[in-house]
Amino acid sequence: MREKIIVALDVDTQQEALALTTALRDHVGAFKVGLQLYNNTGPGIVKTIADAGGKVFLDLKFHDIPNTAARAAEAVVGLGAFMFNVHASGGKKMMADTAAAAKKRAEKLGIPAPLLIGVTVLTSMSEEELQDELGVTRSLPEHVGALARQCQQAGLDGVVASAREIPWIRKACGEDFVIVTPGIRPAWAAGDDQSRIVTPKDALKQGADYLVVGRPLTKAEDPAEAAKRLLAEIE
Ligand SMILES: O=C(O)c1cc(=O)[nH]c(=O)n1[C@@H]1O[C@H](COP(=O)(O)O)[C@@H](O)[C@H]1O
Repeated sequence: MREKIIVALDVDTQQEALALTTALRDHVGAFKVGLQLYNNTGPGIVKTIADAGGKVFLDLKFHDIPNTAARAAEAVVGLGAFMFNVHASGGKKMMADTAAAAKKRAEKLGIPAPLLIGVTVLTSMSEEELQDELGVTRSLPEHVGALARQCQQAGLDGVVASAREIPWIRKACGEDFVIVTPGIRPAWAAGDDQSRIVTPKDALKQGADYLVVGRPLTKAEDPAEAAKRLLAEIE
């Protein structure tokens, strides 16, 4: 089970990130480098975490015109992450061009291509916000299912969504499609700015492939103890 846990290293410095990697690497499967850590420390942080014994999901959520996203993806491939992501709302062409560029660059480098995952609807967003602010008229789970289908048609390996939407994603994309679920909150943790939260146990019951967990572990007084507590709930 622990292989399915990805810890979000949302901290400012390499020192803090390495301290968390060292404390948690025996309890979890991978670490997520996102916009906060990446922009504070630079691309070298991926190798630094990998050298410290952590597989890296590079979460930069590309959302741009197809050419820009594809060229950025080429640069990511050599960094050594096992997974990276784009926003599904960037459109099918952006996703397809990005996937193709990443695969081509990986072939050229003679390394396996990282998994490419599409962010559907951020887990911080409610159905009300999606409909009132973004003008989406279908229900949130239907929207996630439709975006997931587009990700699959564009050649992506999976999606990021709340575990609440897994049945819609499985219906649209089948079993052989990676589902990464942030917004994970054990009953004992605060919800923070997340909206569509799910407990680790329920996310796994729904069939999530990966659980992204940040603050419930990284802000805990003893992150390793918090990880053990979370694992005890799911193993
Ligand atoms: O792509 C992501 O990883 C992501 C997508 C999403 O819809 N929601 C979401 O929370 N995330 C990321 O998952 C992590 C969740 O962190 P916590 O809320 O602290 O557990 C953060 O690093 C977010 O950037």
